[in-house]
Amino acid sequence: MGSRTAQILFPVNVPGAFDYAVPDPMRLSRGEFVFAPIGKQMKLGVVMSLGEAEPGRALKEIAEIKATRALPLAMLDFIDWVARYNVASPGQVLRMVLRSWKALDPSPVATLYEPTGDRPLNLTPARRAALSEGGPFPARASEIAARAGISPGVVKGLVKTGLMRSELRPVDAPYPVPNPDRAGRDLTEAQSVAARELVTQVQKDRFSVSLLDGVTGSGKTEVYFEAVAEALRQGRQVLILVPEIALTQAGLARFAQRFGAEPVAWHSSITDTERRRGWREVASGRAQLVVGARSALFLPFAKLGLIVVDEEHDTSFKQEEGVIYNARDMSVLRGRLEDRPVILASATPSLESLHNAQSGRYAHIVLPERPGAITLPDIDLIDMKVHKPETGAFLSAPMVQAVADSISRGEQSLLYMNRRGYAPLILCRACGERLKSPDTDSWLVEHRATGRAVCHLTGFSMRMPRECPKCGAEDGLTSIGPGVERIADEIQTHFPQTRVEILSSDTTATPDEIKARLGRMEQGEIDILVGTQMVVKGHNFPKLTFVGVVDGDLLMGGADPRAGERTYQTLVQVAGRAGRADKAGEALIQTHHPEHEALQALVAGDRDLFVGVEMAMREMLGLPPYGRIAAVILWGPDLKKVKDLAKDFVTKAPRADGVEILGPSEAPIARLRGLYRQRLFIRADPDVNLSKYMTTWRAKQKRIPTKYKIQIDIDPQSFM
Ligand SMILES: Nc1ncnc2c1ncn2[C@@H]1O[C@H](COP(=O)(O)OP(=O)(O)OP(=O)(O)O)[C@@H](O)[C@H]1O
Ligand SMILES: [Zn+2]
Repeated sequence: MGSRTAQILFPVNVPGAFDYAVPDPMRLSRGEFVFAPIGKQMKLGVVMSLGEAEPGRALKEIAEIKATRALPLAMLDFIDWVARYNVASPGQVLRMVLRSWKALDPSPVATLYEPTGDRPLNLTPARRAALSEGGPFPARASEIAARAGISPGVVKGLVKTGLMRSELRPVDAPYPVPNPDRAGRDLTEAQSVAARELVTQVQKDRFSVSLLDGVTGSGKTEVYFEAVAEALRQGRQVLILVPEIALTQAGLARFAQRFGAEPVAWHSSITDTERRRGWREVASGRAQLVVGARSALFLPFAKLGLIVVDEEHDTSFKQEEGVIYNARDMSVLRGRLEDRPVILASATPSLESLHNAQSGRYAHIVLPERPGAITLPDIDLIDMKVHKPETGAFLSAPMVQAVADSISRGEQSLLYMNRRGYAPLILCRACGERLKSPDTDSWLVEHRATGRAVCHLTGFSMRMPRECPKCGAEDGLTSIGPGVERIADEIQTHFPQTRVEILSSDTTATPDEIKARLGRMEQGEIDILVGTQMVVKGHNFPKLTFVGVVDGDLLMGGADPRAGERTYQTLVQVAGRAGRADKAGEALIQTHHPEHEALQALVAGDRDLFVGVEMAMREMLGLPPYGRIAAVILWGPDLKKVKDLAKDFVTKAPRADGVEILGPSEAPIARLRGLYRQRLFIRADPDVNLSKYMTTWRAKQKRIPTKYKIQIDIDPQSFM
């Protein structure tokens, strides 16, 4: 037998795994973590595969196996596939998997305290506080002390008197076990049918995709809970992906209520401690229920049973930096590799998913109405060419009247305006200068609440200047167009006595403030909520009956072939917040283009009409789902050199039938943080393996100057 080798992948951005010799008598398996020399360093990597050494080839040796749980084999395949599909390096994908090195080691231990249960009558106030307010137990003395407002010495004193005991224990506690057999809501007949179909898919114990296609407020969550329960009963783990914004306390509380246990919540802003705890518990198979944003898809589940992607149409499932991937599509891939079912849920499914459902690749499960007597809101258009607001105002008379009506009924209104801040443009009346972000093609946005001018692209901000930075004219700067703050001001002047609040993902609003605002809205303590995209997602406000869309045209146009689809989805979702409880809802949309097909379909409540027209257009143009698309973005500090690089890159495109290349051309954001940007658009017939094509193409561009970058985006969602 020849000597053995192992292919080790390190979590770094290099093209692939490296070969190492396996020293005798080391025994290795795929998925194990090992230390191996790379340059002068010893680095931790993963064994992707094993093989026989070619004679005469000198290889460095693996130094040591790390004593920890190996990555599951399906996870290794997943890393490979994600890298290949998205034309990324597998090392970069591995880095997304290994979000916490500490998770590879057992939980740290600490001396934890808990009451013994004895409770004598004559306690000092400090001791009583420690026992009654120091929990949840077991906890560190310092934690108990902080919660009870006492000194840690008191806790230790309680141990001496036998009222508390202490023990060396793991700090990262296991998660509570969800109970699938707690009763959910009583389902309607239509809901039960849908739930049974999903449960059957779970029982089949193999890969399938189901599209749960139900109108807003139809109870999709309640329905997929039944499938979740079934997978939990099988003793397997469940992953539920939701848009980051839906991971609020209220959103998570629904899972806790249904299954009697807090799920693992996984998103970008969890603490390092929660990250290592979550990762370790998921890897061990002990944590059964995970609710997370897109990155949760890269957790190393030991026995995955089901993946649910809620609001599957949502653009936040697409990651636009580092490894560019779409978590919805990668969920389907992961389901296939694990051979387990996937559920995609939405009131406004993407055309890709609808196409897959219509062609029979996905099971199509439809909920056509809301439960009980609750109806979908009526939707009407306001033609802004007819109902012109006064100069400097943005709300038409019918819109203001509808808000007035809702106030007089004691109900709530929501005004949707997808622009943060006060005004999207700051202009100098003296010289015409527009305030721009430094080194970036983006206007600064006035935020009146904080008195700052902010770049929404880079986060740059400065104090709102008094004089024009170009000509020096004083008080010449004027704000053009509306943002949420301005709309809130305008509606407040119409109704000075009402409680108006703004909900937007602002740099100034902390997650706690946002949660508090959502809570006030739910409790009916706000009369009019003015909000951005943030208000669209999955919220339930029982007293909300009127929804007004300030600018129904904002989402249309531009280079994005899905602009019509997005407009339609957003408007259906926004309108769908109205009338979800016992009162009927109404929505009004201000527009300059009432004849637009997306708006007409919306008013008619005829999704099939919209989908039919849109699908026919996509088919004619060979766009998804009738073709594949990709984008290339070339970045660099010198305009001419970026252009040259782009031209050179285009000449290297492999010849292939059914592939069209458009560009290069200047990107809509032509400069970002000092780097110039050029774009290419690639369209291919459905039978072309576009990932493979792009990989071959990219490999032909051997050399690119340092500080220059070629970024490949498979199935782009952003066209900026
Ligand atoms: N059978 C039922 N009986 C009573 N209430 C129900 C029933 N089904 C759903 N509901 C309630 O209706 C509301 C909407 O349900 P849910 O959030 O599951 O809908 P959804 O389809 O996910 O909505 P959306 O897509 O608009 O976010 C919730 O408050 C839910 O508790
Ligand atoms: Zn000026």
